[in-house]
Amino acid sequence: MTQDSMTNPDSRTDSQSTDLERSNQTSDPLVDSSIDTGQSGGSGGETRTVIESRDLDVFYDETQALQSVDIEIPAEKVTAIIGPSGCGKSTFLRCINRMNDLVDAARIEGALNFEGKNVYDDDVDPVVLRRKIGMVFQSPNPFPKSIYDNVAYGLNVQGIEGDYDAIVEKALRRAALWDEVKDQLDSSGLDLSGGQQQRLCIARAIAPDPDVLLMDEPASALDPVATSKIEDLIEELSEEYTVVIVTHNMQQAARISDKTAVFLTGGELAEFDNTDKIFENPESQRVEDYITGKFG
Ligand SMILES: Nc1ncnc2c1ncn2[C@@H]1O[C@H](COP(=O)(O)OP(=O)(O)OP(=O)(O)O)[C@@H](O)[C@H]1O
Repeated sequence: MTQDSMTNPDSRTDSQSTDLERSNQTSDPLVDSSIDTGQSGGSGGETRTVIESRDLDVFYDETQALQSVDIEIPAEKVTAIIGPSGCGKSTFLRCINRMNDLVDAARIEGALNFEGKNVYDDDVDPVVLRRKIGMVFQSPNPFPKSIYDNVAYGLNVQGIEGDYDAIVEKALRRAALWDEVKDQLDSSGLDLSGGQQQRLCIARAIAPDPDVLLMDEPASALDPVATSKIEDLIEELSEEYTVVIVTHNMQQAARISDKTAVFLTGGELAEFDNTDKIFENPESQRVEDYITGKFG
């Protein structure tokens, strides 16, 4: 179950947007620096954990969506989250950048650490957090604005200063869209194809230069050619960003991810391992049954 209309920042109301902007203006620079390590890469080729959950439980009122989830997500890799419908994949993704804050019924217990800092600590500003942890949603959702303004939007909201022309070009290049749109930056983002729109949304997410990209089924609304481009792009992006992707498509998870987390019904993390291991020789029978299509 997804709630894009409820939790997608791009579909938020003016009053929500204003709140976020106000929050940004009053954010404590100490809190800002507390989650800014100034580095997104590991050292010496070692795998560095960038996101870690400890005993994470999530409830929507009385319904438990995640149960005691312990996970360590490595930097600059692609981690796929798979599992049957309703097992809590989107819920987990939305805990990472506190998108669940926007859901009144949601209650979180346990720890969700980003760069060693619990993102649910009182002194963490969600706006600062979301600058470091960007998000791309299931349906391409450009604003009814120009291609240029779509990419520059996050910079404005976050109060980021700099050479916007250069930042927009860099983001569009990183999103593998520049060559296709460089002569029509003033055209509406809505005039692009679905696949181009999704790459535009990826450009918008990376323009503020986050460390992590969360992707909630980013290719599920696209045709096979556009999907293939997005998959290639995700692999390229993982050289620079930590990518966490929710997908229903097991072949896609197998193709593009380094690590795979399998959630099962009830919000339990059944297995988390290298993707090859999960698909070739999973530890648990339940995971094997899910992978081989016996349920799901
Ligand atoms: N805003 C909400 N209010 C109440 N219950 C919710 C809300 N969002 C999710 N849930 C419930 O939490 C559980 C996990 O939902 P979630 O969307 O995280 O699962 P999912 O694995 O991403 O599902 P799908 O693959 O179908 O998108 C489900 O039982 C769902 O009904």
